[in-house]
Amino acid sequence: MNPPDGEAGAALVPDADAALVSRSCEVSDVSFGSFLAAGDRHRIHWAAPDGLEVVGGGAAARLTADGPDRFETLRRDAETLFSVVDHEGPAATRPRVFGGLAFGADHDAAGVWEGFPAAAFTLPAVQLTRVDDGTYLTVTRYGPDADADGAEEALAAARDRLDDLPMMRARGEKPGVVDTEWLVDREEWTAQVASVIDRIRGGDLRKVVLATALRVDLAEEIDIPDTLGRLRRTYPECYRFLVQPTGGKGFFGPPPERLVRREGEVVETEALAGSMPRGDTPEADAEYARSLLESDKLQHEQRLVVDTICEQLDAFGTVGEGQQDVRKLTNIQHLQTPINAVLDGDTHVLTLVEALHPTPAVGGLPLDLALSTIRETETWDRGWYASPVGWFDAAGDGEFAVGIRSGVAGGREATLFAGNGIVGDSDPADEWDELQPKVRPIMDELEREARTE
Ligand SMILES: C=C(O[C@@H]1C=C(C(=O)O)C=C[C@H]1O)C(=O)O
Repeated sequence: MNPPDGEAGAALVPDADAALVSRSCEVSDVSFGSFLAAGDRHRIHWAAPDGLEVVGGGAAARLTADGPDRFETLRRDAETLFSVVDHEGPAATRPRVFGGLAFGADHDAAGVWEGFPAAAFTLPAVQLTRVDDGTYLTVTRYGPDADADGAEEALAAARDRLDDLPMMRARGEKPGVVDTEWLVDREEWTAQVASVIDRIRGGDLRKVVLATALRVDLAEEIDIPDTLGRLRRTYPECYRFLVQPTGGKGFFGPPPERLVRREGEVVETEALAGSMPRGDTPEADAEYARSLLESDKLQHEQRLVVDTICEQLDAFGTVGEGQQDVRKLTNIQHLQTPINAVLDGDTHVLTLVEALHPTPAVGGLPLDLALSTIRETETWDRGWYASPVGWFDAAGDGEFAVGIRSGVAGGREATLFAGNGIVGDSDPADEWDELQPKVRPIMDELEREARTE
């Protein structure tokens, strides 16, 4: 499905002499899974609970950055990329770049994260967009020679290729799990949690989110588009994303948590922290929800996140805190508080991401001390786990989820991630139990047999 990268005259990196030309047409509803499965490089998938769904293949252009200035580099290169835009099509198909960043700026693109820079966004060469009023095919050309004729020809060719794709993609079998291994197992992780609790009780540290990873050996190769298709059914209330820069591993998952969304002057975010299982009966479920709301420890965790997000947004406009509620997902429930802001000025969504990431829901407080504790304690590489994933456009609007409930997978290997907020009155054994549901969304799509425990 994908045209080769860097087709005649195309510039993959932003270039002051280049133009961005994109053309869209409406298509009858096609299988997004088939489209993704036919691509081999720069595959992206983005689905937001409010209905926007995009799949992309190939890169018309890419923005990458690393080091402490990665946000600055991205904003500068985005300005170059979007300086000349010739787009014809509905607003939903306007040029957007999709991707994200590693958790930390000192990211090492090695091991399972090979091919994942510290920040990478792709302007898809070919894209399908599904919104309430229809499904659209978009082709984008970027480079000194990009022009309307070329884009229109490419659109016609992409439309022909789309006709050859199966309308429905038969659901494959789950790949099956041969073996699993926690990179930091129960004993070691609870010891890490105990030492973090000691640090919190003894000093200035207030909260640290400690994570671990589950390495999974699969019986068959994973089919990520198929897995995402299943997650659409099991976690319809969540985002779904895939970032797959090369033909190698893909980072994907169904995160429930919005980092930030900016549309014009309106900013929406949330604090999501504090977890309880779902109950087997409505009564048991309501009991868990009540204990979420009434737990001093979980309310403390939640309050730290709310206050920090509000303080951080305060610099950009007028901030409002919504009513706290319980967010029920298929296998877990969380305390959630919506937070919104009206911007004073034209603040790019990347600037908001830079200010908010990592929130105390995935980092901790105070941030510097929490990050150094994470670095000293976690013996494995977070890579892109718990990082911002999403999109932004020429206007600086965009939406980002927090890359949790996620995994990085390819071939017969997957690594899934899960973390928990630790505060002074956390209990290490309880925290380990609370961690388990966080790998289940993806794990349930890998295992063939229903669990017996
Ligand atoms: C860190 C994760 O989740 C975060 C931590 C939570 C908690 O500590 O209760 C709840 C929701 C998320 O903000 C994860 O899923 O890996």
